[in-house]
Amino acid sequence: MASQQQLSAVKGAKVLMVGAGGIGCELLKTLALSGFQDIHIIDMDTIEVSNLNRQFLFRRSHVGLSKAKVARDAVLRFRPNINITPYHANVKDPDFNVDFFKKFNVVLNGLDNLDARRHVNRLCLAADVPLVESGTTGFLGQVTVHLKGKTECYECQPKPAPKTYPVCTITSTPSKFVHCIVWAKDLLFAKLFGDTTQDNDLNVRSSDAAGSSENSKDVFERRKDEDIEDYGRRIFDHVFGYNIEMALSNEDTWKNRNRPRPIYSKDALPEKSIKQNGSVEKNGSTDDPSSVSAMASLGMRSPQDVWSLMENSKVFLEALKLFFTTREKEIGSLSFDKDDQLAVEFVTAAANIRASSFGIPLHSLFEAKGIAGNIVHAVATTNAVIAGLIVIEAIKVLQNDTKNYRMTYCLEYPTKNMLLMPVEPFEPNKSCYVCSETPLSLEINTYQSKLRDFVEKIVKAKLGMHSPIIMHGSALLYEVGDDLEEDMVANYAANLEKVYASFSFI
Ligand SMILES: Nc1ncnc2c1ncn2[C@@H]1O[C@H](COP(=O)(O)OP(=O)(O)OP(=O)(O)O)[C@@H](O)[C@H]1O
Ligand SMILES: [Zn+2]
Repeated sequence: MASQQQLSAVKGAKVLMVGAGGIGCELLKTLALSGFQDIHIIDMDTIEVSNLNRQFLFRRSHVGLSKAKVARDAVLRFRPNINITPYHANVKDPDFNVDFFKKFNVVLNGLDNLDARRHVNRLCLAADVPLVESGTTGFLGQVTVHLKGKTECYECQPKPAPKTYPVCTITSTPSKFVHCIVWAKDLLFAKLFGDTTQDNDLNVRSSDAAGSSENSKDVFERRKDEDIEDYGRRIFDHVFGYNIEMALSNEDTWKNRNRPRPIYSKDALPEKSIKQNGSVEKNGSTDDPSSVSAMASLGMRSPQDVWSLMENSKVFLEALKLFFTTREKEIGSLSFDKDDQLAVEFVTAAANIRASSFGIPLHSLFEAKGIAGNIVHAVATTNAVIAGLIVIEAIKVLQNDTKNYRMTYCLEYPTKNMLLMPVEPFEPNKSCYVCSETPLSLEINTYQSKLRDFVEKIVKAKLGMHSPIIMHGSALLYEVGDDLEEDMVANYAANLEKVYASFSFI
């Protein structure tokens, strides 16, 4: 039972929820049922079919609509007298600035990515508004409370970086299926269908191969009037045949490893089989490009089947062809999306052909999709438990009950008969570069590093700062903003290209 004091704290509170997905839906319901009356929700997404199994405020008829708005309408149906303000927008939009955050008594996160969480953490610190942060992965979950100066901020402890692999493991010496998936998704898929101006480790090999017979044009580019079948086979032979031969020529690499086997399309597939059996035309007339599927046009049904090398090769060529024939407009701007069937088919097939080359066991499309999308299946119950814990902490925050703040971990197996483990929050980390004023030191080669490297790789990528101002003493070297004078913009652009040593003050 809530005390009078708690009820009045809840009633008078203005809260901001960021994210109206798995946790967010549960949270909005629990807030409304706990007596909260002024709730603002930011979510940038629209509802997808795959959300419906757990984001229970949404129905099939809502697919394509704003999550924030539909969530609001759904809750108003059973709590018509409360105020819910939805924003269908990215929390990183400049409209949600420090002044915006200052309006709230507490901010509650139901996000699914580090970048947005870091952003909200920083705004809460700047606005001095308490933050209740949360996350779930399958059966695991946690809720933490962040109050400037009192408890650690979201960034006080370095977060384990998402698993990455050494580049050479991916480009030359894969030993696990996941290495082949990363290669297929981040290198090959990106190279063929993504932004080709981006540097990509496949470049290295593409230029030396092109050198011999062609002018130095990118091997991966489809030539003018090149038949799509020929193009597909050329790419196949290049990445699974030629590139492997090149790798084999470096004997040292293979001293203590199994040598991979080059695979050429003529070995994996009967010559021109696809053309002869004519199966490829079936997909041609579809109106909805997103429903195009290589499996469908090849008559393959089960995503659970592990395909043979020949089947993978067929799917590879068919998927590549379908991208060019039905989704040509997207080529050059695609990025891998686990919900894009054709992309998953292509990546599965490419990863399997590469796995076959390296003697790694092949996997089904279903398994490959899980690995490629980094999917841990969401558990609705965990989200509901976490949402309840967020509200409990929010109420403590509103009552200024600092002593009783807890970080709570939801465990997969009971420990000391408990599934929920409460821990007292930690003090702020004195050397946190986000919430304390500790200087950081960085050593760079001032003759090689450009200001651009520092801004892009360190300040933006590593420290996650979006609009930095870079000064040296009182000299302003770089800043970002909409209201800068033209000559300043030109000046900063020029500075970015300079190496440190060439700045006159050094
Ligand atoms: N920068 C952001 N601004 C606003 N909303 C965001 C931002 N980043 C993530 N979100 C929202 O946070 C929510 C997270 O919800 P959830 O973890 O359930 O993910 P999902 O995208 O709904 O589902 P899944 O990724 O599991 O398919 C999403 O609705 C997403 O739109
Ligand atoms: Zn901190």
